Amino acid sequence: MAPRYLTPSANDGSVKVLQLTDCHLFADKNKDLLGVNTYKSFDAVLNAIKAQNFDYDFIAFTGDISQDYSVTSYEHFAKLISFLGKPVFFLPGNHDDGPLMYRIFEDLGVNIAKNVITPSWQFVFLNSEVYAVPHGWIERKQLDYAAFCQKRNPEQHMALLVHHMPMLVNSAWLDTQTMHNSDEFNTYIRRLHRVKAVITGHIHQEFDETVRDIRYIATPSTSIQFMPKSNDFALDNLAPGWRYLTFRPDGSIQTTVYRLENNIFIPNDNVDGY
Ligand SMILES: Nc1ncnc2c1ncn2[C@@H]1O[C@@H]2COP(=O)(O)O[C@H]2[C@H]1O
Repeated sequence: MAPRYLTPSANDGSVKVLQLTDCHLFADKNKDLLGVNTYKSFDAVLNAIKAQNFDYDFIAFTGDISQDYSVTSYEHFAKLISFLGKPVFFLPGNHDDGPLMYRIFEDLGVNIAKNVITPSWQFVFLNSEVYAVPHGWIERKQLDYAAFCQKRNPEQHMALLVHHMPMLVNSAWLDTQTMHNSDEFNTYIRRLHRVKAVITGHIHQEFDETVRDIRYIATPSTSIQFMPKSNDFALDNLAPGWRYLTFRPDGSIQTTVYRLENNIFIPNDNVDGY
């Protein structure tokens, strides 16, 4: 798949990215996930982002676009996100049908390139999906693809984007469904030397930790939120959110999470999963 070369708009060469994740759309716009209408919450997030009027070069969507694997859910996604008028790149999550997405998204205006290259940074979109199970696994060929991208453009800092967090987040139930071969992932990417960040979805909460000079970042879902550090499945009443990241030419990253104000997307009480 051809890479996508992109010239950032900032004068200082910084690359600005909007990260969105885990919108869990259904074919039926009226359906909800544990009490939250995911179509409406995603639409509300997109409207709030538009109202902020911040500058960014592209949108990175880190998986779980669909909750029902349907073509219609992907059509809803493409239509809704086109409202922002920016290039969109994605990777599949555990609730997605990866092959279907790569087949239909280009015609729907969503980029299927897995490598976005700018003069100072490059972004590699990796697939950790194991079809229809919650945990992740990174195939060796995905890692080799990251190495190939680095070889093709060895000067750029690298950010890897992948659905599953390759580290534990101190939440027993979620920690059973991380990337199951995260040791292999982390060992491999450390050897690449250029990787500065791993950006994920899946954990439906804000997360930002640095281990051995690599920053591991996750972002709230645009739908339901998981309670941080909970041993058992538990939802949080925090609002749907999104994240802006600025990747500076010196290799540093500045980032901020935002959430909807006056949240009306409150999940049901006492649910024990989905
Ligand atoms: N009670 C539960 N215990 C363990 N896993 C769950 C539970 N409820 C849902 N899940 C799965 O855990 C996943 C976490 O994030 P996802 O949005 O990928 O989708 C969720 C479900 O597939």
